[in-house]
Amino acid sequence: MVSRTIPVDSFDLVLFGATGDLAGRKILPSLYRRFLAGQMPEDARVIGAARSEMDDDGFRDVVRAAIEEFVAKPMQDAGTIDAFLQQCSYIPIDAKGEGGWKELKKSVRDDVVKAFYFSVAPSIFGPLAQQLRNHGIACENSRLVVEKPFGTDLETAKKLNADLAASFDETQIYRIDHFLGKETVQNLMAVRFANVLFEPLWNERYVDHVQITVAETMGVGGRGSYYDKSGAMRDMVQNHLMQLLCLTAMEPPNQFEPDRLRDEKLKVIRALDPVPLKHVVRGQYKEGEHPSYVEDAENPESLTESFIALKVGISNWRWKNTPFYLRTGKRMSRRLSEIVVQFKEAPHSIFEKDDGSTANSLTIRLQPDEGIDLSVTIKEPGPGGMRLVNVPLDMTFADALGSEGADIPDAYERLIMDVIRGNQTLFMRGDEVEAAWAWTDPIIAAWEEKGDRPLPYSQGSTGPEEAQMLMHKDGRRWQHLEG
Ligand SMILES: NC(=O)C1=CN([C@@H]2O[C@H](COP(=O)(O)OP(=O)(O)OC[C@H]3O[C@@H](n4cnc5c(N)ncnc54)[C@H](OP(=O)(O)O)[C@@H]3O)[C@@H](O)[C@H]2O)C=CC1
Ligand SMILES: O=C1O[C@H](COP(=O)(O)O)[C@@H](O)[C@H](O)[C@H]1O
Repeated sequence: MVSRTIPVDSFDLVLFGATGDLAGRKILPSLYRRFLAGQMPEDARVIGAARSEMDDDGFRDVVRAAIEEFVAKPMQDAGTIDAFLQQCSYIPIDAKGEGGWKELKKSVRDDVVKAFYFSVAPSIFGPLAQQLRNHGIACENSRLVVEKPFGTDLETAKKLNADLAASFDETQIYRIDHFLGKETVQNLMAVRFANVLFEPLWNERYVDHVQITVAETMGVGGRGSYYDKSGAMRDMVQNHLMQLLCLTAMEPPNQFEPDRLRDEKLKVIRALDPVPLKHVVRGQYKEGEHPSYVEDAENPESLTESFIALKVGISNWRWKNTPFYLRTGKRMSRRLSEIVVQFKEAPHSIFEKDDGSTANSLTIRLQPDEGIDLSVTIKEPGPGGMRLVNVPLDMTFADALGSEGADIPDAYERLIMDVIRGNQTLFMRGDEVEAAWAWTDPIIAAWEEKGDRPLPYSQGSTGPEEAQMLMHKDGRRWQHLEG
């Protein structure tokens, strides 16, 4: 069940796009779960907004349906749901129209935290921000939450930043990357910076390479029209995998403070080497148990990748000779998100060569089974001589921390509460997003110029064989997904 938590300050959260898919699947259920956990004050309010005409009760039906579908059954307490719904209301508003703004201005209070969540298409971020400013609804202590994708390239990201900057200060803007809200991602920082054990080894002298895998079993069916214009590079690498890479590679900030942390991430992104096409493998899932990618995307000519693997270099003192291998894909063999820091072999072995490997690795598992796993080399028990084996020192949070470790809030729960608390640490800054696009754009431009076709791969596999070759050529291999 949900552990009790100290309530945040009272707030009015205006959710634009309240009738949409993301609001129903993630945002409203997360707010309910925080309410259940006692973190949402009794006078806090959720004000839904979208073009659809409905009254408060109509919206409460929408919220109830979302809770019933997307919140685990044991958390669905009838009395608690009713109490939560009493804190929800609705105003029909078209971002580009005039109706509804006066009602909204009357509804939001000036003496509590005001947060405006844009769970809408990015093309209406600018108009919405302007309306809030023009109608005097947003003020200096208001916060603005924007969803991904934050642009589709550097130019569009700059335009979005400029549109928002015309009405809001950077300190008011919370750009969501929900991977940053995942428990293990924050634990990565704790492991690195709260233990003396790892940091001295966390560099090219001791780390052979880093591999980051985000594999999903689902396809793009249902989101095909969005995804086909995006592909794995824009949908996952430019944002989520980039953030994982940054947190793994960055220098220790001198304080755990939003801008100190984001400054360090930005330095990493700016130090990323351009990636030649020979270090990129793109794939597209074939027909199999489910429809093929081109069927899901409803585009028989599609050249969009549903899988990508890249070898990435970082030009700084810490990582000069340590490659980072990234891969992500849909319809893979299993759902697995992890970072593996693969250390080098001991510099000199006193054991026979065929006694086994002595290289340690640290695996940071985001999902499933959130936890951290350090593989260490020991002697195989028994009288058979000095045979070495790698064994895991497994810190699965659910095992190590009992119910506290098993009761991990969804990333959106944490991130929304951080918005209310005014903590930008786990949100991307505008310059960070632009730097990420500045690195991504030339890679995409290179394959588009060449007319590169993604390689077909079987559903339920680990992606195209060439992704294995990317590692094998360097005498390395991907871990864990391969079984
Ligand atoms: N769905 C997902 O899994 C994810 C979505 N995102 C992002 O979140 C955002 C929302 O996505 P999603 O919920 O899937 O989209 P949907 O298309 O399901 O919902 C869009 C919402 O915006 C409202 N809307 C559309 N036009 C206007 C307008 N002119 N004025 C006011 N409201 C409007 C719609 O309601 P109405 O038609 O009644 O106006 C609806 O509530 C997008 O930026 C998306 O990229 C990010 C990560 C994952
Ligand atoms: O942002 C996105 O993330 C999801 C994966 O998120 P997860 O929390 O379920 O791991 C991905 O499926 C989607 O394509 C992408 O837009």
